[in-house]
Amino acid sequence: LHKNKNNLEELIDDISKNVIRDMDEYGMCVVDNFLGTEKGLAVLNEVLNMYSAGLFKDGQLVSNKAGANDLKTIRGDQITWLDGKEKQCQNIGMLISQVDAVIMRANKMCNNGKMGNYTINGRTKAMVACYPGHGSHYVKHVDNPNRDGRCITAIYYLNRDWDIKQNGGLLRIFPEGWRDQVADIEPLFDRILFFWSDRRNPHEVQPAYKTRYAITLWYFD
Ligand SMILES: O=C(O)CNC(=O)c1n[nH]c2ccccc2c1=O
Ligand SMILES: [Fe+2]
Repeated sequence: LHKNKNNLEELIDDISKNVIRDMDEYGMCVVDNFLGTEKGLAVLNEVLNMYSAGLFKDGQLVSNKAGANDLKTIRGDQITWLDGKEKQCQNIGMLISQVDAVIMRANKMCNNGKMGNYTINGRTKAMVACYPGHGSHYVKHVDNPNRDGRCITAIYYLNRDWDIKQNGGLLRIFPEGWRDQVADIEPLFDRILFFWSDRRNPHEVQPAYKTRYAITLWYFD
């Protein structure tokens, strides 16, 4: 019996189908216009308010070889962790529940009830990250190199009018087995990216020259 799903369920089903297909085929999946402009802006405003309230921890210091000897240290990413139930964060909370809905639906939809042979059963809190520009970047790394349980990385981007040539901040993924092919993902507003968190997807954030915001969730199996 095909109950008439409402259009949100329809949308979640549609996105989940794409996620399953692309994760199986490429180990990653990009979805644009994830929340729609209005809700996306509501999430962005909450993040901007938190940032101006100074809630972000000082970014880790990374050395930046300005020259051979003079090591210039620059601020890397600045982060804060949220569970989305905090007051002033109800839109971030809504984003989190939408991502949960897609992941849980995808989990149910794929044939043996497992996406990539994982049975997702939890996730981290949301990590809100800001790259403050001036060349802040993140060196090539694997999110989960040593089986800490995280299997899917979900990154929601908040950057309006982002011009990759001027502003940098490209996410470059070096998928295992793609030889010298890379996946270049621009951190565009209302875009969400999913990828396997393990050694299949080494990636880097290239130097950003404008303040760059993203919200990351890691799903456990
Ligand atoms: O923003 C992006 O496009 C990708 N971002 C990352 O890969 C990334 N990965 N791992 C982290 C751990 C701690 C703090 C920030 C990060 C971080 O931005
Ligand atoms: Fe990462």
